[in-house]
Amino acid sequence: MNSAEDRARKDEEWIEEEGVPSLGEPLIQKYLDGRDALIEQEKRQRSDHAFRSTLSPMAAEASAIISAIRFEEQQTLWNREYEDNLAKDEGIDIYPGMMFSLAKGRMERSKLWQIVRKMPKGALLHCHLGAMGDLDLLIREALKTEGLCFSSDVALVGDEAGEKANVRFQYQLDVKPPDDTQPSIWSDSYTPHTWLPLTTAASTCGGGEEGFINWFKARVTISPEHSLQHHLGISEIWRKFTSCFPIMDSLLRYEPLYRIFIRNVLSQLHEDGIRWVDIRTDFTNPFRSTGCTEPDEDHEGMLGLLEDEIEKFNDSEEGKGFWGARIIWSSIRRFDTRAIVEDMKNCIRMKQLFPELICGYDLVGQEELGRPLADLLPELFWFKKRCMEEGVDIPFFFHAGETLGTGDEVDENLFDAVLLGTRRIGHGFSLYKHPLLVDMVKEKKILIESCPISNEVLRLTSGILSHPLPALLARGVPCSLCNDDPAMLGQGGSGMTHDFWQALQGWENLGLEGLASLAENSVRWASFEDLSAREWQGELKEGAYGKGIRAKRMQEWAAEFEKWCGWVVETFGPEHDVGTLD
Ligand SMILES: O=c1[nH]cnc2c1ncn2[C@@H]1O[C@H](CO)[C@@H](O)[C@H]1O
Repeated sequence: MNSAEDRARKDEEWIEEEGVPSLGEPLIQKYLDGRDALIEQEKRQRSDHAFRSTLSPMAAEASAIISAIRFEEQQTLWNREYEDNLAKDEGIDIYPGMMFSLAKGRMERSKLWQIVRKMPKGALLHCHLGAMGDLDLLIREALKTEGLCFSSDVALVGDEAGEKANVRFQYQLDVKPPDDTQPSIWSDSYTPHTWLPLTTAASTCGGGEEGFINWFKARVTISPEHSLQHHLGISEIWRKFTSCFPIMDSLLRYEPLYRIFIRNVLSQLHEDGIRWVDIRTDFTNPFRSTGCTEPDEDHEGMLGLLEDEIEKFNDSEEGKGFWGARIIWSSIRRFDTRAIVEDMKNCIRMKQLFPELICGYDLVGQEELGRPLADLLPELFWFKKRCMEEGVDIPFFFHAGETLGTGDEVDENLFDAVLLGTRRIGHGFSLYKHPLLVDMVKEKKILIESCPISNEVLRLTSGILSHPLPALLARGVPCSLCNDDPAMLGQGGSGMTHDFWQALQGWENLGLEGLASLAENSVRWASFEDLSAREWQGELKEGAYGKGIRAKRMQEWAAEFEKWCGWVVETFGPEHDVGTLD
């Protein structure tokens, strides 16, 4: 007998002599039984409990396979001892649940990615229109768009100007055709605010047109390096984030590009397994119709186009199976009373003209720097009164609690959102700190639109592992997963696969059941049609058993989910013997 075995045997004898019980002894077994029962009891409080308890055999099998794949990839793809290429190449450690921007490339190569990509994700309930779409495609289309021009408030010379200048795109009818004597926007002789043909600005950029495209993308996205600098705080990253919107809007709010953009967003959503979207957009930046230098005077043209493009997509071959899209009208929360009330008036007017398109109202922008809901009470009460007078009902879908604040006026936005009757809460990041509100949110059936990657990139949390959503799920709060600003924050495009993937890989007790329950919630809480507060509550309660469009779509989602589970079992079952899993 070698010495190690000898020592182990001696240790065993010694342990027995000392009277330390073995795990198998009745006393410890009894403890373990009680422990298991306690864990089970807690699980019954989870918001996905009902979904878990009614899982079909096919879904249960798919879930077991997915758990096996997840575990296998934790041991291989996400294990630095097993595969330390990344650690070697980039000098960083790898582990399951690592920060999004560091994990992204590897995540997209995983088997779990292929699976989640195809998952029916229901509805996307929280996203901002100007921060979606394929940036490469959009800028290339812009370069082909006749009359599109480009300007800057300073010459684009040096890093500081390149990164911070207020640059804009705009259609211009009478801009001089390019000639060699015109000073380049990339030289000191450029006169600020002069419009140049976009193609000229692009071709004169260092690196030519491709160089320009890369520069543009850097101006409207948060880079991985930037998002990782958590020590610089929230306002610092929001300054960069906020600067992306006017640039993007100036590009997108021109009819020919707007049409391409809307089609592109819808197509990317559908391809990602998303069937419906409630989109937030603000109406601050001007919109121009084809061939017009002057902006539209109101929002009728822009909303008409939006409705038209949604309808066209729904009727197209590509859009087969897509349910549609509606708009949550969003005002900028830092604006003064006059600007907000003007915007509210526009919202009401447009609701009358486009009743099927507009489904709600919200206030957007960094919560810390904008006005708290309590400060906006006069405007909000005015809005409700005016809506009543005008015979329209525009429910609230407020952002609230997208903050690290505890007990300050920003954190307290959650109280007002609940008291003002919001149907869902955008983010609700700080909600877990409010036990009373947690109970009220459950009681009132308010869904939390959670955006884990956005929260990480905008520095509320350093990663999926420290995100508060699991705390809400455990407390029985209804939630859905959303992507917020996917083209700007790093996910790229419009889809939700990254957010779904991170939740699945990051949280041990979510599993396919939990993930699917989040998707099902998104269908249950989507704004398919106008409903009074009573009807809304009634439909939420009835879910898939109701009679309306919501019930029908919940059933459709369930059927699509079952089919997808069948695909998972068929495609990945043979490689993963789940018979050994408990
Ligand atoms: O996560 C978010 N929280 C609050 N506001 C946001 C978020 N993402 C984008 N916007 C805001 O939406 C407007 C465009 O409609 C922009 O002003 C942007 O600041």
